[in-house]
Amino acid sequence: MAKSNLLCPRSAAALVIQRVIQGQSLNTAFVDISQRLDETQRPLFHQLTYGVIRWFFALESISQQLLSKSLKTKDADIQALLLVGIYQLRSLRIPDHAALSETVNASNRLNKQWASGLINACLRNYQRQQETLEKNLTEQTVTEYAHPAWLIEKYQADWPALWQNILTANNQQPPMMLRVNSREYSQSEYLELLEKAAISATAIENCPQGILLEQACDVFALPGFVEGAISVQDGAAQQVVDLLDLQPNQRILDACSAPGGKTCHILERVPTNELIALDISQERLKQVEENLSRLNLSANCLAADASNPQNWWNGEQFDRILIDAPCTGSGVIRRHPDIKLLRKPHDIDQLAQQQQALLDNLWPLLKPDGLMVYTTCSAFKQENELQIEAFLQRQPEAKEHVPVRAPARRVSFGYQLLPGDNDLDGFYYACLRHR
Ligand SMILES: C[S@@+](CC[C@H](N)C(=O)[O-])C[C@H]1O[C@@H](n2cnc3c(N)ncnc32)[C@H](O)[C@@H]1O
Repeated sequence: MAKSNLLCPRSAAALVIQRVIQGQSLNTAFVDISQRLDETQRPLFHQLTYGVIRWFFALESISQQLLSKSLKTKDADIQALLLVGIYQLRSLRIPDHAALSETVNASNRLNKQWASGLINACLRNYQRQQETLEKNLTEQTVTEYAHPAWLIEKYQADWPALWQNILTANNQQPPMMLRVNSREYSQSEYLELLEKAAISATAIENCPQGILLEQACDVFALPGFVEGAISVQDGAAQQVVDLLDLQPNQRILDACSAPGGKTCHILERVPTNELIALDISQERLKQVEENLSRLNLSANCLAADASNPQNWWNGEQFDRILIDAPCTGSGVIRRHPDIKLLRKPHDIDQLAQQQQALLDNLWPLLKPDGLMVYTTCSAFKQENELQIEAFLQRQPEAKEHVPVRAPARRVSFGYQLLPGDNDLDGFYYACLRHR
């Protein structure tokens, strides 16, 4: 890209934030806009975009108090840039004068020189009134915890004693966790490799292949990443493979497999097993294929709707079925803060219907005595324990199976990790045995 077309981290962040407000996913917007940025500036760009989206509901409220009248829709980029400025003054260690002047200059990169005075005045007003503005935030739960009202109400209804912990955990920066490829290294061997590379890390409790990095880093800086020594995966997701009780010579269905984190983990454990990796999205299935190839594993990858087996199933039943279902993601908001802006209340019912269809229509594909594991990265009971309770009522041949080690707190049906538990992602697990 020609140097003149390059953005600065603050103008780039404003463009990403504007797109997320308009409904695009943070990841898609981030990848797209980062092409217009010099590589050295990407860490700050990342910090600004994720930070502003994480604290959007607080920053937006502050900005409304600073602006005498709302900006026009065509100036949504300037509105976003103002949030970038306030976020730096509130939360980052950048000296105030630098944060201020760089943010003001960023309006030029957006070709809106007229806005530099406005940004300058608002940010200086923020500095002057910081104490009052911050105090105002604590008067409403939406601004204090930076979550939309409907989401807060949902957590409150499901977890009346824990919702504040959940909201606080949702606003933390997520740690980077790795899964060591057990075919290449043990957990302790890989920890030694990291130590030699001067990368601080520790083992994750109850995760035989899990490693927690003290600081996030570029995957390519990690020893053996390209050769398949490790994958990036939260410890909560790593617990799924044990629940499947894998044995040699099994036929396994991973019904919602993309991008392939659990598919690859299953095959790392028993590479000779026959595994069908299904996903409804052809595009996302490419990521499964890439991951398999990097880890030198193979599976039968199929783009299909798992809840419609007549279109893809050959009639041969499975020993193990994993349904890592599409869900609200209400357990992984710390990793995907845009969920707070993009999810809508009616999504929950729609997702619950898809989950029910997956459970009901895949159950007949399980062999007698076979095991089905149902997981989500949600913290909502409707997608989790209530979903499984209703399924067990509809399906008398299914019974809950008790795993050797409980992966999380026991709930009425299955097991629930809530955001912040052991510093892991929020996750739900249920094991169902065919009687
Ligand atoms: C939570 S993600 C799966 C993550 C994956 N198991 C992993 O560990 O990397 C859910 C996936 O389900 C897929 N999906 C949604 N509905 C589906 C359906 N009816 N059939 C198959 N895949 C579906 C989505 O495309 C998405 O990739």
